[in-house]
Amino acid sequence: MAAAGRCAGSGQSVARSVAVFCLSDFEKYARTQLNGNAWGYYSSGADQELTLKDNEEAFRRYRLRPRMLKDVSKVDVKTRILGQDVSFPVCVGATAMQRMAHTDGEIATCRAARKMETCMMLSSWSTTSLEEVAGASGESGLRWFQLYIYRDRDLTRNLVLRAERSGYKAIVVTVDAPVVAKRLADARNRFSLPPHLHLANFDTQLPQSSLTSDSALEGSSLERYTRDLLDASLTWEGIDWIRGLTGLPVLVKGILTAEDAVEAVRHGVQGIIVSNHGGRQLDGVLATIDALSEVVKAVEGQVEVYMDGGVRQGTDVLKALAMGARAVFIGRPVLWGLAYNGQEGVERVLQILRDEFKTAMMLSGCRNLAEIQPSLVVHQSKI
Ligand SMILES: Cc1cc2nc3c(=O)[nH]c(=O)nc-3n(C[C@H](O)[C@H](O)[C@H](O)COP(=O)(O)O)c2cc1C
Ligand SMILES: CCCCCCC(=O)C(=O)O
Repeated sequence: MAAAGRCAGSGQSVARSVAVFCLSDFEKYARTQLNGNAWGYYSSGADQELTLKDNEEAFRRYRLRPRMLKDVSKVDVKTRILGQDVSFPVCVGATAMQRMAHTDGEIATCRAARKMETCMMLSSWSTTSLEEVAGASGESGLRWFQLYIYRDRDLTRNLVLRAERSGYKAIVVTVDAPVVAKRLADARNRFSLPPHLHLANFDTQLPQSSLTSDSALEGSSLERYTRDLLDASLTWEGIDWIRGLTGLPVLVKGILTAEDAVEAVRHGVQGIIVSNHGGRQLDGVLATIDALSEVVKAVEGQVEVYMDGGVRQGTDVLKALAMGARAVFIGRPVLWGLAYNGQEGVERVLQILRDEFKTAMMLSGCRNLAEIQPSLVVHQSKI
């Protein structure tokens, strides 16, 4: 497949023949297309980016223990998440401001997710309104809504009710971001959303970057906006409050410890997403694949556990499922797919992961997801 799309991050139309075979090919291509503001925002992590790097590296520290001669002529990669069918266990994670990657942004992503019969989690900070995304993905498109809890509880309630009315099937509350971490690329770029785009679910907008001499000290527009509007005083009471507002399942995203997993179950969530926000919040936390086992063990099967962070190939998906994840979510690769070629680019990213995952299952002797067991992986420290 060749790239041919209009890339909003650069403002240029591109029509190029660049072949892509794996997810890092998309990343390399996206880097050539996006401007510094968008590339910096999408690709970077917090502080020294220790966790950002470790999310990918940690997968390599787990090795596979495949079984042979299992008749893998028929392999089924389908699964169900919160009772809904998906055609393979890779879903689209919440990433803000997708129209910087491609003019079609979240519309392209939701159509790709629908075509590939998987779930899309829409960010609260989408550059297309949650209603427009619902309209574009239609009834058959499985969508979850990611929620940031604002100080303004009326505004937050309204978002939840809008998502419910628009056919989203779950509310995912992000709990690892009481404040935005220090993101050097955004500070250096004085990150701001290009003026032709806006946070489409809200009236209040990110401030435009100011070119005064003290703006670098203030950091990016993201820091200023979140400091003023998000609720840093949030506790588990906030989760109880959200559960009281909606009949939809409520999940928490950003859990990394057994202690918090137990709290989450106690507060009645229906799912947990083991996540460190793609290394964009507290730098130095565990890679998510390293945190997964303790969370899975702590919840004792009471709720579904998902993970995201650093998933870049089919064997990563296999390892995460072997360690107890119900499915995985991908963040940045979707943005690279958008920059490559809008909807088709995102579809291709998902197809590549699905095909790599299926091949990895066959080579491991697994015919369906139930056959992917913990004994399939071993940590290199135990070899
Ligand atoms: C550019 C970008 C924007 C993001 N925006 C959100 C967001 O709005 N809400 C949220 O809960 N997580 C957000 N995340 C975190 C992702 O949902 C996810 O946890 C992370 O990207 C997974 O790691 P990966 O990029 O290595 O796949 C964002 C991540 C990126 C890279
Ligand atoms: C308090 C964190 C707000 C960041 C919003 C978008 C996002 O999640 C990200 O950039 O990462």
